[in-house]
Parts: sequence; structure tokens; C-alpha cells
Amino acid sequence: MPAKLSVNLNAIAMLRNRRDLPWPDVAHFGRLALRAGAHGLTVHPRPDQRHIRFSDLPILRALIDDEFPGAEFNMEGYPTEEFLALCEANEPEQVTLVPDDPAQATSDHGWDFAAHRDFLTKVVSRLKARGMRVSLFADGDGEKAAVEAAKATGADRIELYTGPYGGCYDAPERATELLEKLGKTADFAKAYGLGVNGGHDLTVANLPQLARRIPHLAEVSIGHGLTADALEYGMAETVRRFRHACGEPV
Ligand SMILES: CC(=O)[C@@H](O)[C@H](O)COP(=O)(O)O
Ligand SMILES: NCC(=O)COP(=O)(O)O
Repeated sequence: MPAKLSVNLNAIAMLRNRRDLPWPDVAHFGRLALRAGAHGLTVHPRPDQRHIRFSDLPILRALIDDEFPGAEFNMEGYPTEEFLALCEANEPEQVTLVPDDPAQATSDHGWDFAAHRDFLTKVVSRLKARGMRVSLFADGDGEKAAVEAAKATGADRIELYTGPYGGCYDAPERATELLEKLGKTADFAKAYGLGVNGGHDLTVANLPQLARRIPHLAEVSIGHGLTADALEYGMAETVRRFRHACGEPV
């Protein structure tokens, strides 16, 4: 089964926030993406609300519930009390926990699972008790012990941090090395019964190799590269191209 595509709306929200005006309309672009066959919408509300605003969340929740039942809402972020309360209020189908510092420009590493095991175990159990699937952002460095520690938290999935792989767009040999490490991490996850998602700097150019190396890849969440392509091709055609890159016959 091809990996499902969740469209990350952060970049569109960032464009909107340049002005005190309601466009580009985040919900409208979410609707276009879902209409074009995206499986879900991803948001990463950061504490300073520089991309997605907290007020966007109920609007996106209602969009899915009212117009696209069966689609999924994925909320990503560092599990502060504020973020956990936002998750409980907006009930995403999936929460992806990311070890981001509030000052970070964007996500750039996965969890140190051994060091944060007790904390993550508590948070995972709190979210799962409310019916949310929990995924943990993970470095794809091929370390079996890290995946074992991720499993011990009770999480359902890991999300492979694909940024270093995506950054090798002009270094194919290095990309191949990193792809193998991502693949090994995904293989360990499968062996431990963890689902595997992926995200960060994925593009139509680098997705097909990732999807081939990790046939059990459940979902990819993509924002930056997808938004760049949407400026050129429009949202509907861009979603079609990314679904095709995931291996869907579209
Ligand atoms: C976890 C992850 O890789 C994405 O959520 C990424 O952080 C996108 O967020 P920004 O668009 O805010 O950079
Ligand atoms: N979880 C990764 C994500 O949502 C999108 O990251 P990017 O495509 O904006 O790098």
C-alpha cells in the first residue's frame, strides 16, 4: 500500500501571516489538497504562532469533520502543557511529538528516546487515552537501541526525520547512504511493531526512492517542497504529483 500523503499547511500560514489579511486562506488550501486526494492535513503550531495560529485549529478540524470524513488531522509539536491542551481540544487523529525548542527555526532532529523515556511514556499514554494515535519524531540513523526505546514509550509510530536526506538533493551518493540508514531504522521499527511515517524536506524528486526502500511507509507529511510546487502547478496538480511520487497510480 503506498504511503499516504498528509499536506502540511505551515508554509501557507506563514505566507498569510505576512499581512494582517486572511489570505492565502489556510482552510481553503487544505480543502483543495483534500479534494485532490490528500489523505490528511498536518499542522505544526509553534508557541509563537508564527505559522499556524491556534485559532486555525478548530477551523481545520471542522473542515475535515464536515467535508472530508475519513481524512486525518495530524498535529505536530513539542508536548508542552499548552500544546497538549490544544490537542485535547481539537482531537487530531494523530499527534506527532517533536523535540523542538521554541526558538528553533524548524525541526532539525529527532528525540533522544532513552533520555526522555519517562516523560514521553506519560505524554503518549495521556494522548492515547483520548483516542489519538501517537507518533514520535526520530532520527533515521539506523540505531536499533533508539527504536527499541521509542517502542518502550508505548507510541504507535515513529516519524523518520528526513531532513538530512532531503538536503542532499545535489549529493546523490550521500543521499544513498542516508537513505539506507533511514531504511534500516524503518526495518527495526517494523520488527518492533511500530508504524513508520516520514517527513521533512521531501519532494517529488526524493520521495520515490524513499517509498521504494521503505515499502511499509505509512504516511508522509510534506509542506515546504509541496507549497513551492503548488506556486508553480497549483495545489490540485501538486497533490497529484506527490501522490504519484508516493507510488499511487494517479
Ligand atoms: C516535524 C517536522 O519536520 C515538520 O513539522 C516541520 O517542522 C515543519 O514545520 P515548519 O513548517 O514550521 O518548519
Ligand atoms: N512532519 C514533517 C512535515 O510536516 C513537513 O515538513 P516540510 O515538508 O515542511 O519540511
